[in-house]
Amino acid sequence: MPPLGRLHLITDTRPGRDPLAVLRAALPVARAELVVQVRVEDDATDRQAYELARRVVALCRPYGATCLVNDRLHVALAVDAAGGHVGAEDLPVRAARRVLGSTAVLGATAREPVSAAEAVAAGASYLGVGPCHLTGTKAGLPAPIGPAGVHAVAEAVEVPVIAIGGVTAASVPALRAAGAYGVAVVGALSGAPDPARAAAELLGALTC
Ligand SMILES: Cc1ncc(COP(=O)(O)OP(=O)(O)O)c(N)n1
Ligand SMILES: Cc1ncsc1CCOP(=O)(O)O
Ligand SMILES: [Mg+2]
Repeated sequence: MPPLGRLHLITDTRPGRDPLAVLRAALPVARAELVVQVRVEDDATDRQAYELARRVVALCRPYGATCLVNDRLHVALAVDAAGGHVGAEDLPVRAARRVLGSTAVLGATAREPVSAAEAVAAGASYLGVGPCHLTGTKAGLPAPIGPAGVHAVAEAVEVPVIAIGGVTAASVPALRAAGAYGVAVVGALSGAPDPARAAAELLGALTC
């Protein structure tokens, strides 16, 4: 299996956003370093999630980019995505691994070392760790853990740690120094006036 990409773009399907336009801008810049996580609003139908994921898989393929599906693992299987991402309200990691199979990419959300190690023991191949910083993108999140929280998790596991929550190119150096392998973003790309340029800045900070 190729190494996990370092720049994770989570689709923004809020009203007025155009996740496929953002993806088309980021793909030629980040190529195989791009992991696209298809994440739809909770009230989206499975059919809507499937149609978006199907398009994302097709767009990613020529660039060697990776497509994952958030929460809805049956959609991941249906579109032949590389894997999925689960958190506390989704299938348990061990069950998700059974659904996706032994070779799939499987991400799990973690905030602290104990649950992080449990998720890895249960079959997670990477961890999404955060929220690192304040974000307006998702409501109801606990307090940010900052680079120190990322460091605590990164010390406890041997899988890639992907920092999430309020991440910008400016915050990447501190997160990398804390042990993050990569970052996952919504707003830093979806809300950027020039998503291609924003992708280049994030990638530059991740790979320098
Ligand atoms: C890379 C990454 N990390 C964390 C999350 C959050 O997942 P979860 O806690 O299940 O919350 P939702 O995204 O499902 O609302 C993520 N999606 N990706
Ligand atoms: C889905 C999710 N889980 C924790 S923070 C977050 C949203 C991250 O969005 P942004 O990069 O805009 O802060
Ligand atoms: Mg989830």
